Amino acid sequence: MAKPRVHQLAKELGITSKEAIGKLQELGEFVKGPSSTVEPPVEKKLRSAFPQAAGEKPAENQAKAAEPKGSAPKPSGAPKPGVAKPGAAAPKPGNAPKPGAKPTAKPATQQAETKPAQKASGPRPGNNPFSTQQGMNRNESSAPSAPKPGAAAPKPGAAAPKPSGAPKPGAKPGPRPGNNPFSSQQGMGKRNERGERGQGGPRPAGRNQRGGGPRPAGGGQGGPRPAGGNGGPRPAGGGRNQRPANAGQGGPRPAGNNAPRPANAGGGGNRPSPNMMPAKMAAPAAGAPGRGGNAGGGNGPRRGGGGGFNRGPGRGGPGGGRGNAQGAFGRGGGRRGKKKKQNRRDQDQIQAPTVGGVVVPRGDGETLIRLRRGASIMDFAEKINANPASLITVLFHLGEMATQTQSLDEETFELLGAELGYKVQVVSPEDEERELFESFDINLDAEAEGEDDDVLEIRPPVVTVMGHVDHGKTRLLDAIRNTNVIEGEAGGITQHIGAYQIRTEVEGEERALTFIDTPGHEAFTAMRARGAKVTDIAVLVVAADDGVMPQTVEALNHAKAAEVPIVVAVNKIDKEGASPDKIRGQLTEYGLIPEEYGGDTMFVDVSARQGLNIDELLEAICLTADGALELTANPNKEARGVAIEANLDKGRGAVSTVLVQSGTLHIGDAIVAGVAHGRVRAMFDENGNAVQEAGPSRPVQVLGLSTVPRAGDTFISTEEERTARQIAEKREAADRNAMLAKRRKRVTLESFDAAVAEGNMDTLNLIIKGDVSGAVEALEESIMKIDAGGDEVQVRVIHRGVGAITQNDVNLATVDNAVIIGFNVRPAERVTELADREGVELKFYTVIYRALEEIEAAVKGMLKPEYEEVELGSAEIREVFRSSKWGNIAGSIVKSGIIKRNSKARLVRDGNVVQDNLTIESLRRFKDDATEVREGYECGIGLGSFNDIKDGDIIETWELQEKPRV
Ligand SMILES: Nc1nc2c(ncn2[C@@H]2O[C@H](COP(=O)(O)OP(=O)(O)OP(=O)(O)O)[C@@H](O)[C@H]2O)c(=O)[nH]1
Repeated sequence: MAKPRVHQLAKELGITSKEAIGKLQELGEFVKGPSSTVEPPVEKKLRSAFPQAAGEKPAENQAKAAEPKGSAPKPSGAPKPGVAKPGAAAPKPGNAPKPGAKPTAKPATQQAETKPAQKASGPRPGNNPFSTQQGMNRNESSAPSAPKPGAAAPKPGAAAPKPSGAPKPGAKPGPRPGNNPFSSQQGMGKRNERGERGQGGPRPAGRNQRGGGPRPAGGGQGGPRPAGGNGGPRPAGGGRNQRPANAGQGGPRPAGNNAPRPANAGGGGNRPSPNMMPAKMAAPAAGAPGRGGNAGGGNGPRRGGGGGFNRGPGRGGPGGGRGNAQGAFGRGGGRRGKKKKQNRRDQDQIQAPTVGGVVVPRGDGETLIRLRRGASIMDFAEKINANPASLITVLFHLGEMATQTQSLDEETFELLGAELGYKVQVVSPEDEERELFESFDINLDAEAEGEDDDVLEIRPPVVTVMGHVDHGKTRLLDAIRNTNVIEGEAGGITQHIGAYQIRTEVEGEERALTFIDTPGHEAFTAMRARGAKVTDIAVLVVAADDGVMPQTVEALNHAKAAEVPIVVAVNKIDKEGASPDKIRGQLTEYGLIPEEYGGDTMFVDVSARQGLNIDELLEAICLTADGALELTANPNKEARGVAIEANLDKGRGAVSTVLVQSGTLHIGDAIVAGVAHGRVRAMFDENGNAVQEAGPSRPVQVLGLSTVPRAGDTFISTEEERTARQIAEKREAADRNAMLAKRRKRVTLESFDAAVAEGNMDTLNLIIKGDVSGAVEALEESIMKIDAGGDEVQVRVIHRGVGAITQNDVNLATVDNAVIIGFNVRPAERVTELADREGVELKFYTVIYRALEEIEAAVKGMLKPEYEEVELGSAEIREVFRSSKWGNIAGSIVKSGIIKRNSKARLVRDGNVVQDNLTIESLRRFKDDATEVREGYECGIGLGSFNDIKDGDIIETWELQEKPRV
């Protein structure tokens, strides 16, 4: 289901995006910008905050209907509290305010009063029909005394019960606490302790009285308190009572109490213990004056009786509540000494409740949690020392389903982290690698930094040959190798091992050069995609009789993107019609200016077939390396490098070619390459000769690894074989998880401005593919003219070409985080799939100005997605099941399409829409939860708090989908 975006919601609600963002921030939800998507619970929260929106009307009515008779009159001017998602309100324990909410500064104002109420009834917890069971039941049984929270909250004066009206001391704590099945632990724990310490003492009494009186909801006090001194947030009733059993016992309770209670109860319970609670979390509490007041009032008296029971409450009452308990009575109450529970409470002190009512240790909003790509809930739980099951519950309330071991994408972790007060950082493969090594006390960066000229020695350049098909790459590589063999490499039989090293004489000095024997930029970029930087210099082969072709340009762009210097080999000069000068001219257009024309690119005319000018080419490579690069490495340490290729040999096991980049590899060394590990049993060079050791830039074939590494996997040798094995095992586990993880979405035209705003990006990389070169050029030219309105943002076309979008384009986009623009072209086979998997955005246009418009808008941060409503399916209600737990469930049969959980729905009766803007909040097939049910199948549908359903009604579902642009 497409999640709504902020601007879209704002439109629906008749407000500006800015207002919506502001409101969300007030509500403790952080959104990046108008085009950010919001999760269903957040959406509800926003809707609740703007009750005037059409979609909320029915709910409002409902709220009114449910209002308890005894409740005080509503403050006239105040926003209607009940409107705040009333359905979810009173009965559900879920009413508890979200802990993550920001503290509301203004305590006594209506605004403040209202907000908490809304929060309290926030959709999230309530969303889950399954978590609320007890709470629900309870409420039902004590229905009359359970007014809507929303209604209660805003009423200041009326709400706060006077001490006199307080419940009898002996009376059991009302249903209130019980309302919140989750509240008990924390609330109770703390409160009790404090109570015993007498902290609450002095304050309460006075407070309560005051609170009960004219003050705004007594909450006045509770409300404003940020982190809630003593548990401001906590409902008086607090903890224990959460148990359903208590629910019905509210009888004796003073009316005052009752009125506001329900919401409070839940809310309070859920709230974190004051000490631990970050200010942010306290907010809701504080903000909930109405509730607080009430609770407080109620507590005052109550604790008297229930002392022990509610010890907690004393403190917990948001305003008055706190004082009462211990304050008035001077002690915590009777039920002490339950050591076990006490211990548990102690334990709970370090935790705070959260959405969904589970207890999870929380961060302070800044606490950084780093996770590897592909991490699961288990990993997250391990990092924050939480119970994975609790995290699943939280996630569920945020609208996401996951199992403990399922890998989650970055977005989901961020959502979860934001909810719990953590900043989640999903680390890149390079960071990951670094961290992995660090966990074994290996720090390659520090190692490299610590090497100065004393230990560094010149190493040979590593060269990759690239170029268009049939321009002679393979032939040239052969020619180069043969040059060397001819010069007498021990007469060995040259074999292909993925890379080879040759020696040549440059300016009277013997120099070694290493060539990667897999020509083409595909392998080059595939390795780069794994984070391997193998190539120092690229040789671009262009056939002099053919000229610059699409893959020439592609290769050139790939090399440029990797910032690798290029030497051009103009090949086939022996052929008739060869025109090396033409090639020079052509490549000038792509920024490769020959030295003889005043540029800095060396061009060498060669004939691979005839072996012409090969030495000159080798010399040019060496000179370019000398001029542009400082190629040094420390040979006197354990080897580090990259796996170039590998295969499984029947007789010899895993045979891998590795390129040593620094250090020296010896026979017998323990090494790990990707997920392969072992000891080097034997090593061979490209001529099949056994070698004892291999230094920097030396490719060797290695025997002895447990399995085959992939091309581009880094390898290191370790002191102990055990370390190598453990590193391999960790990588394997991470790989497994990463495979399962949803791929991270890379940059898109729409997300670019957000990425810029976050400081993550300042350049929009584009790859342009078009049907004719004229169009591509025109588009590129116009793109380059886009005025981004400042220096901070720029557009860079990293590759352009004619023809279909290929896998190579996607690979390049993956590495350089680019968006691919297709002009009158479509992707080649399986390319869309690859792009999807890699999160690369493909945009297609048929009109140039449209493409320009969008790119410009992206750069200027103005591109807004357009959405349309798309029908998903419809179901006919065959039977209505009334469930005390979950409200009415529509036993239905899917008539068309598909019914998806969490999708939007409308109820149609006799052809008229009875209610729009509903959500499929629960969906079941028999007894099992289902995420979707298809045509022809029966299912049970729960529409959340909306219960007005009848046999024969039709439930139509829809979702908003982004409109493709043309
Ligand atoms: N006349 C002439 N022909 C050459 C020369 N170099 C390569 N060829 C021929 O061009 C054809 C393609 O050469 P390859 O080396 O296979 O080209 P490639 O770029 O490796 O081709 P792919 O592997 O398909 O990408 C072969 O028939 C070669 O014999 C040369 O210098 N002169």
